Amino acid sequence: MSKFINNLAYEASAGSGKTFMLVVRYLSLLFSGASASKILALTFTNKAAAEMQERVVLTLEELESRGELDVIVDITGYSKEHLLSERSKILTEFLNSNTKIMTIDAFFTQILRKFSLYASLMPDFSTMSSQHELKLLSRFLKEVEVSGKKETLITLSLQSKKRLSDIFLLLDQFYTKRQELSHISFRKQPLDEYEQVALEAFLELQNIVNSCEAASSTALKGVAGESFEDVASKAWIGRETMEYSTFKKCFTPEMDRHLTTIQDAIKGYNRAREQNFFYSLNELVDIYEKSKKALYMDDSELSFNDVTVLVHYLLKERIDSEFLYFRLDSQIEHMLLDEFQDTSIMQYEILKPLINEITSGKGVFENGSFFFVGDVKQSIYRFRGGVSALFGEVAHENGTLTQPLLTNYRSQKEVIEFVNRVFEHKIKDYKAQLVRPEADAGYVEVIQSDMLLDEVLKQVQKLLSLGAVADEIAILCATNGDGEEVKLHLEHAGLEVVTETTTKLINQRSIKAVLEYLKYLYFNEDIYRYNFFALIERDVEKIDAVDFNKLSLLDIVKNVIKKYSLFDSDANLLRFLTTVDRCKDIEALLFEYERIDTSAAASELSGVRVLTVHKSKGLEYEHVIVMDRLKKAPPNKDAIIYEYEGIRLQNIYLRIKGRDDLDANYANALKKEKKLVLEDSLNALYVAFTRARENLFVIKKSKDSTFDILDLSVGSFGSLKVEKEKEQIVKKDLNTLKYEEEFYGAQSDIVKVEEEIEADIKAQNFGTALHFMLEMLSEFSNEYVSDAKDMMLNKFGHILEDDEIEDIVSRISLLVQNKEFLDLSRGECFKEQSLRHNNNLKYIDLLIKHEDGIWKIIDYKSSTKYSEHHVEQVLSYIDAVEEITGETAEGYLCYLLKNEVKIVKV
Ligand SMILES: Nc1ncnc2c1ncn2[C@@H]1O[C@H](COP(=O)(O)OP(=O)(O)OP(=O)(O)O)[C@@H](O)[C@H]1O
Repeated sequence: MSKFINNLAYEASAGSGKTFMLVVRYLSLLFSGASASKILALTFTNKAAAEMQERVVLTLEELESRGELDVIVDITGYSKEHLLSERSKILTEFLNSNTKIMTIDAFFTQILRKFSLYASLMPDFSTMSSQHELKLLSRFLKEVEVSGKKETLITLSLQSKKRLSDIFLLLDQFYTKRQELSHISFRKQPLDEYEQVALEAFLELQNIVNSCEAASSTALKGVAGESFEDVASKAWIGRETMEYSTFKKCFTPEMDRHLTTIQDAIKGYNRAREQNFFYSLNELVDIYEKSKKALYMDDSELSFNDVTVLVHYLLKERIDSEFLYFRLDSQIEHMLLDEFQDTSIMQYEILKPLINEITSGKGVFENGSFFFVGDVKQSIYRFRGGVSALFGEVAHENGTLTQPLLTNYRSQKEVIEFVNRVFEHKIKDYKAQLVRPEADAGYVEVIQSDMLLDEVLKQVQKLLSLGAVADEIAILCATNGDGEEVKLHLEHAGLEVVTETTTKLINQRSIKAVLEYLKYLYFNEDIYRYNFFALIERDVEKIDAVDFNKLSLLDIVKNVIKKYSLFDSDANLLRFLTTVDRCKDIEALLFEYERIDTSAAASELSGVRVLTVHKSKGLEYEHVIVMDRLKKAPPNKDAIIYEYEGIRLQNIYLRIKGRDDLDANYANALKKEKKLVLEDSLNALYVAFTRARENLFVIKKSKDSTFDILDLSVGSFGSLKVEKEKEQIVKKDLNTLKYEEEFYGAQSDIVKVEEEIEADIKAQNFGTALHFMLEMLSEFSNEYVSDAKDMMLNKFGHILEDDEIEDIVSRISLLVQNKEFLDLSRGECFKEQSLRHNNNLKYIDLLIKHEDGIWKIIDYKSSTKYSEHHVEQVLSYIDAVEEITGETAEGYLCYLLKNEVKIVKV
């Protein structure tokens, strides 16, 4: 019987299986007959969207051995056998359908495209994570000048003691929150009245003290001064009474009356100043918005923030939501939301009508479903407009059943218990997580050191020496800057490091190949065609022209992947497809691809991971080192304090030093904000600590430590062990292959690069033809050489020079006479044998089941140029063959050189 709950949320701690359940939910829907194109699954980052897509595929591929299977059985009520028999059909359908697993930003972009004309935009606009900042700045400054608001800008900058770039941030915040602020209005107010009142009362006070004979010098100094600024800076301003030590001897009740007058005047003055500030800011936001619009009309390029603001505006002002969802709803019946705690109010308001429709269960939504997961403890995007209170509100509003997930499936006992102990009394309503019985190990160590970088290196080296795999060690730091320093430090010690930049999608080989292919289609320059085939390691062929007006960019890319069988479980290509989908046309892709910030699939990279805590959300690693800040944290200097009541923006305040002494409302807002800032820091540390599966190291400084709020004491729990990894995944070492990528340099660079590539292409063709002829050789004997030569000429004759042909034939003739080789090949021979191993497809030039019972693997090479790489390659073949056959295998590199055959045992 099906246990599927239509309207369900999981509010659960880190590692308790929220993402797991999201995938289970998605698959349960597919198995229950929902079409993938009607399931909208929204995540926050491209990475998360890509990973979810990959997890769906991987789970289906390996369903019989996956933990998800039992849960799907439980939820759908289908038997295991049924699910397994359906799985390949479901997988095929999934891969061929227009799936809607995407970021919330991508979803809003789709909406905006449909209604772009309502926003006076062309539907083919493109999106980037941020607009061209410099362009925007210069446009804005021009507009400010034209509209005569330069003074306003300068005053604003002076008043808030902010630089232009900071004012720009404020403008952007205000622009984003405009709708939320619409119930608050600002009035311009004169300040001098308040100044005068305060000054008069101050002078009275001064008189009293000055004429008091018993006044001490401190008392006299305490009332010295003649300007409003002097008054406002007095230390006693915030006191309840003047009757305290300094003025005690002169005190009269009249003094307190003056004090109250001064306090009220300064409070009024601050409020007036605040009003003026917001009034000016508002005026500038109009100009900011105008410049933004002008710019995105010109460039047809919007930031994600612009998209959200526009869609929100359209829904509020221009189109009713029924019409909007009428145009979308035929395609969406099920909604799944990940990391819900980070949804902003504006994002939720856009989704709300659709969620309401789905949960009401009417019309097309009769079979619809709604599902979201999140963890309020992991809400760390308050600064971006995420309000954690939203989680409860939404569940309440939509009558969603909210369930916890109590067991931690990620970490070992010591890690879970450490996290429980540390956060139990720090995070409100913290519920200790349960440990699953088999997770009875783990290690946690809190280390104090003021040589943070050295300590990190030491721990990494210790883990590596115990046999840890570098890819499974993550160093989490506070800022990108700290990350860069860690990277340099580790690299200096000879370690391989993966950071955000190395993980850029466009730096991956398969993506480079597709880009070269597209460049060829676009520029029609042969060099790109040669590059493409070199990168995919195939012989050069003709590429048919494509009509860009008839085929979408996405289809062109899909076609090339299919035609040349590039997919081969390459998670990067899946990611690339999502990225391509966001580009409006080929120009947008080819000329702007350097700005694409999608990251590559982690599984395709190798090295110690260094990343910020914020970037680590949702990820997990065997070993985690959480490092203190290298520098002292800067104090919070946000000029504006936003005060929320639940999910409603109640009020905003201008931060003014000392204002909390005089203004209770402001003091209250400040207190609330401080609490939120503290919560943010706690949450960030919670995220960091919960990334570890086995071993967790916390490295703290002796002073000004980020970890001070946790009251950690130095010590260790459990015993440090490194589980021997079953086997390292052998990767095609894509990054070590030399490849020139810079085609947009100076003219002379281009010529140089072309020459180099030409040489490489020649070598490549030569090698391919040689391999082909070897493959065509029916037996390793002289009499078959001539037939094989003919076949090779049919295929490669047109691209080879005569001397190259002669060279190939002569090398092969030498081989078939080589005694060592002939001895090795005695047995059953399999040529160009393909093996699928650890999700990698491998081609073995020659695999022999030798007469002596041992598998011999032979890899032909025409030069010794990349020999280190060759050895690695053959080692990975040996592993694969041994694992698959369960028998012993040996590997050989067979160099077919110009005048000799050299055989090297690996
Ligand atoms: N029911 C389950 N059975 C087996 N393994 C599970 C189960 N639930 C989760 N896992 C595994 O536990 C780990 C943590 O799960 P997952 O990433 O889904 O947690 P999460 O709640 O999303 O965590 P976070 O909030 O930190 O992102 C994953 O490796 C996942 O495969």
